[in-house]
Amino acid sequence: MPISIPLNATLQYSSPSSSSSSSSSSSLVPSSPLFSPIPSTTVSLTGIRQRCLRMVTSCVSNAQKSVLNGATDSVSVVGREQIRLGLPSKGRMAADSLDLLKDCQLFVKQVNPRQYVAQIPQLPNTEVWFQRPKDIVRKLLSGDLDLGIVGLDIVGEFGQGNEDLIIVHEALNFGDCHLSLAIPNYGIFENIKSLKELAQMPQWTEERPLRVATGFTYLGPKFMKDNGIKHVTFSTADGALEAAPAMGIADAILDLVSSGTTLKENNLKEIEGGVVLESQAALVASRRALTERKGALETVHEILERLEAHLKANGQFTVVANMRGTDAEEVAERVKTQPSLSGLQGPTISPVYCKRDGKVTIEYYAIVICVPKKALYESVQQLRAVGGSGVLVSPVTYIFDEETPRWSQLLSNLGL
Ligand SMILES: Nc1ncnc2c1ncn2[C@@H]1O[C@H](COP(=O)(O)OP(=O)(O)OP(=O)(O)O)[C@@H](O)[C@H]1O
Ligand SMILES: O=P(O)(O)OC[C@H]1O[C@H](OP(=O)(O)OP(=O)(O)O)[C@H](O)[C@@H]1O
Ligand SMILES: [Mg+2]
Repeated sequence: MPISIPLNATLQYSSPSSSSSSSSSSSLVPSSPLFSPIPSTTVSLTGIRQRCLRMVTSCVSNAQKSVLNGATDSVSVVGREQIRLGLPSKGRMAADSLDLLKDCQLFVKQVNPRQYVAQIPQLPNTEVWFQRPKDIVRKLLSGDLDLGIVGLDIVGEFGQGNEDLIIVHEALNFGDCHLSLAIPNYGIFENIKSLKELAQMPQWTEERPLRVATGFTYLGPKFMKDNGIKHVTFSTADGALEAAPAMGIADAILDLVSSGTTLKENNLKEIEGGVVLESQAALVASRRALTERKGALETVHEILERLEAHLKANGQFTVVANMRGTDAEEVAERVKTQPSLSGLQGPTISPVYCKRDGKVTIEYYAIVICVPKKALYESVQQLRAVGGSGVLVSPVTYIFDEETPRWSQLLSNLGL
């Protein structure tokens, strides 16, 4: 039975998804013969990131009526007491999710790895359910989970723009990868370097469209449609997609890339304009749960605060140094001449009380600053340049700000 793919009325799934890699047995066939070349774009890395974030957030903010939404429409927040947090049960994201929570002093107590429910003693009203990432998104939409940690790629692919999904924190600092179109670096593709050039190749016609192998059967067709590429079909497989072009099954693949090794080892290359989205782990919530389930908002606030405090501190060192000076203001003036020594709000400068000839004197001042890890050596050099000595460097564990911007964003997103 055909499954309609939301957001793209011109594409129809011609046969049910199968694990076979054959493009003829499982393909998304364009019904429109029109072809329009895509505009040329040169995108900076920051530009790509912003565009991808916009894409994911717009995916999540534009309500799309879909199979998934059908499930959500019938959802009501049932009267369970516990808040449910979905964590990846296995795979790349599983251990890192637990480690991140541990770093936030949230210790997930899982009796054994095959037990799919666990507790976090620090959050007594919350239970953890271990699920496959795609099922976390599905269960957020069906109301069976309230919060979850998954990749932005999975949010985009399985959330399909459902506005009940809210991204509470979009950058948990692990699971980095991007979803990208890749083509062979040989044969007719040897000189093709951009999506525009790929789209303009004379080979793609209604009868012989560009064949793309992908596991992203929602985002793939959407990306091609958004870029005006009409002569395209899709096939799907459960893994090892990079083999498809060499096997003659596909012309291109659309898959996740992190190190790029798998592409390289299979003689494939990425092209300019071919990045569908940038992904990393995110904290996601069900809007309905946050607005209707007792305690959910307070719980997400606590988790968010802990995450922000840890993630912010993660990039910083505390630097302490001694500096000779006549008074704290004079030392402050000297320190402020250096661009990397301003700290979070400004340097803390305090007197060092030395005992000399039986008398307590102040000849030195201690300066305490937070510096970004990346700027550590530069900061030490600047400290020395203004007379700093005995420089001590230690990691920062948490930085709790007055309030996190993401919390205000969340409240305004919820209309609160
Ligand atoms: N190189 C990578 N390849 C695939 N996923 C990556 C990569 N780097 C980070 N990720 C993240 O990890 C997630 C995939 O995790 P995992 O490997 O457990 O899932 P999977 O094997 O694709 O899932 P399933 O087995 O349910 O199909 C992706 O959704 C993405 O967010
Ligand atoms: O850029 P890289 O670091 O090489 O990683 C990318 C590869 O990793 C993932 O595959 P995975 O290992 O999950 O195997 P699979 O394709 O069989 O699912 C992804 O589907 C790519 O194939
Ligand atoms: Mg995999």
